Amino acid sequence: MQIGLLFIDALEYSIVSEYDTVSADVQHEEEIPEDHPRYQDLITRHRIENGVEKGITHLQGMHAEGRGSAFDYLLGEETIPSADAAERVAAAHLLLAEQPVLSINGNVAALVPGEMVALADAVDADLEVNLFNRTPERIEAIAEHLREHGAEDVKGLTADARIPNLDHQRAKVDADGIYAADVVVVPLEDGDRAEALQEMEKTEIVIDLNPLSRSPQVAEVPIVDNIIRAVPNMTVHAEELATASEDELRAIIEEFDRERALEAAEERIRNGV
Ligand SMILES: Nc1ncnc2c1ncn2[C@@H]1O[C@H](COP(=O)(O)OP(=O)(O)OP(=O)(O)O)[C@@H](O)[C@H]1O
Ligand SMILES: CC(C)(COP(=O)(O)O)[C@@H](O)C(=O)O
Ligand code: BAL
Repeated sequence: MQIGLLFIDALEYSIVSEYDTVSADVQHEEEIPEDHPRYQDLITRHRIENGVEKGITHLQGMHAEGRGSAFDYLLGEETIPSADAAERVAAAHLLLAEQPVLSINGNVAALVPGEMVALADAVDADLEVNLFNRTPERIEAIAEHLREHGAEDVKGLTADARIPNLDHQRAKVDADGIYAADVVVVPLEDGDRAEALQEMEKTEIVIDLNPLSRSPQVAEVPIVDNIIRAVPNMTVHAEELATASEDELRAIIEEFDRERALEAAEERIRNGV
């Protein structure tokens, strides 16, 4: 009996110690040497791990991150020219929009909270938390995390409207947010909501490293790039285009060929060119 208890104590101690070690690692992202060849990928993994620890990111977010990371490796871990062009087109859409909304899930909140706030400021968009694995605790934790990064108003907590033809938690949206939006940025998620939003005739900007995923396949503007690079670059483009006329913005949108952008990303991944 005594030995059994000692064993349990030891086991508990080892679990706690291991957890502490993990926490210590996660809290010291700056300890990763900047000249490490996989620096950005290591930082990204740490942010997701940290997000899980804080109750912001779902554990399944790690799987999504792993998938993204594999595609990014094949893309050369850089913003390819077609993605840069798509990010400029996305900025033009957001500047022309009457009611643009940036959708935030647990991975997005962990990876680019301040960058999403900066993009929202640059194009006068709302931020809305929208989750596949929706719980009140995660919604609130993500909203608070965004507020800590400078967001004044975070939507998604009211959830008083539903996206038609979508049979899961991501259908829950705010009536004055995603439901009413004309342009929605949809990063890192499965294609079913992208399809449902398209049926609502919204302009969709999807950020996803896998050009074969359903969401970029249905998006008006598919951005095949790591969100860590894509969002700050969209903000740079938005700031550069802030004084452009409506005609100039429309011309940028008109020139964009979504099929070619998807093909260019696939070509880079398959053949490295
Ligand atoms: N940092 C990142 N930046 C951009 N995209 C990412 C990042 N991390 C993960 N992703 C992408 O996010 C997506 C995660 O969503 P999920 O796994 O649900 O998509 P999926 O099953 O491929 O969806 P579907 O094919 O239905 O669109 C993956 O396509 C993955 O490549
Ligand atoms: C894990 C996630 C990428 C996001 O999940 P959440 O933060 O709950 O919207 C999900 O869409 C998935 O692919 O499984
Ligand atoms: N990939 C399954 C969760 C989602 O719809 O995003």
